Formats: sequence, structure tokens, C-alpha cells
Amino acid sequence: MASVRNVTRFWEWGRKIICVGRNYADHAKELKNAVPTEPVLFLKPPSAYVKEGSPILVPMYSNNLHHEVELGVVIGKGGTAIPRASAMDHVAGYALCLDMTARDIQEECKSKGLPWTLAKAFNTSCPVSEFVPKEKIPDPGNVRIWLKVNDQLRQDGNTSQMIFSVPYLISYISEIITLEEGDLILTGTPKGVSSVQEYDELEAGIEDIVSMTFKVDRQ
Ligand SMILES: O=C([O-])CC(=O)C(=O)O
Ligand SMILES: [Mg+2]
Repeated sequence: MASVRNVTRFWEWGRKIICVGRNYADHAKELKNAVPTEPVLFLKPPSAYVKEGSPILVPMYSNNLHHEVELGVVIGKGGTAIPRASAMDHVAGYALCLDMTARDIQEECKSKGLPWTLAKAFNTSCPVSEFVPKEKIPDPGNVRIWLKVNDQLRQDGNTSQMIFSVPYLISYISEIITLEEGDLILTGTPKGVSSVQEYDELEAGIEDIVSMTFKVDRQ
């Protein structure tokens, strides 16, 4: 019998991971980047997914792996050029996500004008929580997201600080890249990004709605 795919296991679908960068002014400033007037987009491949129970691996070529805690939006209904007014009808739910970033490599890419693939798209660069049904987050524009490293709070932001809202992002992205069921949008990180090392333990959450824990290991 053909298996019925369930979007609550979106990480198994092999669909796109579309990431928004510099969507919080305080994070853009901490990395000395200009606050954008249009969303900054990049992609991760589905091979970047990692679930609790498996470690986050530091790529062999990096000595400065950073955590970025982000609200993830799981697409439930695809579309192209989705109007902002109906954008939320395309959301199935949410996930807590980490946009793991080889910051040293990203800086090198930036200075050479090269794409960020090596810095952002490596295996295990997208740890994700369990699926969070849409009803559990009535307003994705007002939830607290936080991250601790070895029990120390490093990031503590609220999605109300986003420059571009979830409906705006869905509409903007879908003009350029058709969204499909099972796609994931990472909506950017608030300030407080910092290095992680082998053996560190990362714990992150969306308020007390969902939390997750990951260990860091060397490749
Ligand atoms: O690497 C960066 O700082 C851009 C980014 O992903 C973010 O702001 O979430
Ligand atoms: Mg990010």
C-alpha cells in the first residue's frame, strides 16, 4: 500500500529549506551588517536536517560554528505569488530550528563575494524540533524564542522584533520560489549568536510550547 506522507514529519519529505537572514535589526547590527530593506534569502538542502538524538557536527573546515535560534514555518499548502492576506492559510504549523553557521567561512565568503553554501548548508546545519501544530502559536509575530549553551542563556528574543512578518515572507518568497507542502521557512535569528564547541549542549525553545536539546560533536 502506498504510504501516506504526513507533514508533521516534514523533515522526511526532502523539500526545500528557505532561510531568511538579517530579519532582526539587533542581530544585523551585532554582525555589523546593514539592516535590510528587502528580505535576504538563502537555501539549505534537506540533507541539513538533524533531529534530537543525533549530534550537530562541526564541519572539518570550520573553527567557529555559531548557533542561530529561529522560528521555522512549515508549509501545508503550496503556491506561487501567494497574497499576503491569505498567506497564513498556507501554514501547517511551526518548528523550532537552528541555523547552524560556520561564521569564519561565512566571513571569508562575504569578503570574497562568494555564496554562503559552505557556511550554511553542510550536513546537520539545520537541527529541528518536533512539529508544532498551527493552533499552538496563534500569533507567530509574538512568541519568545530562546537558546542556552551548557545551561547559560545566550539568545532570548521575541518574533515581534522581526523586520518582515511571517505573512510578508510567505508572499515575498512565493513570488520567487514556488512553495510546496513540506517546505520549511527559517525566519531569521535575534541577537546573541555565539560559538559552540565539541561536547557543548544546546537547549532551545519556543516559550514553553516546545523545546529541544542537541549535543555538538566533531565531524
Ligand atoms: O548569518 C546571518 O547572520 C544571517 C542569518 O542567517 C540570520 O540573520 O538569521
Ligand atoms: Mg539565520
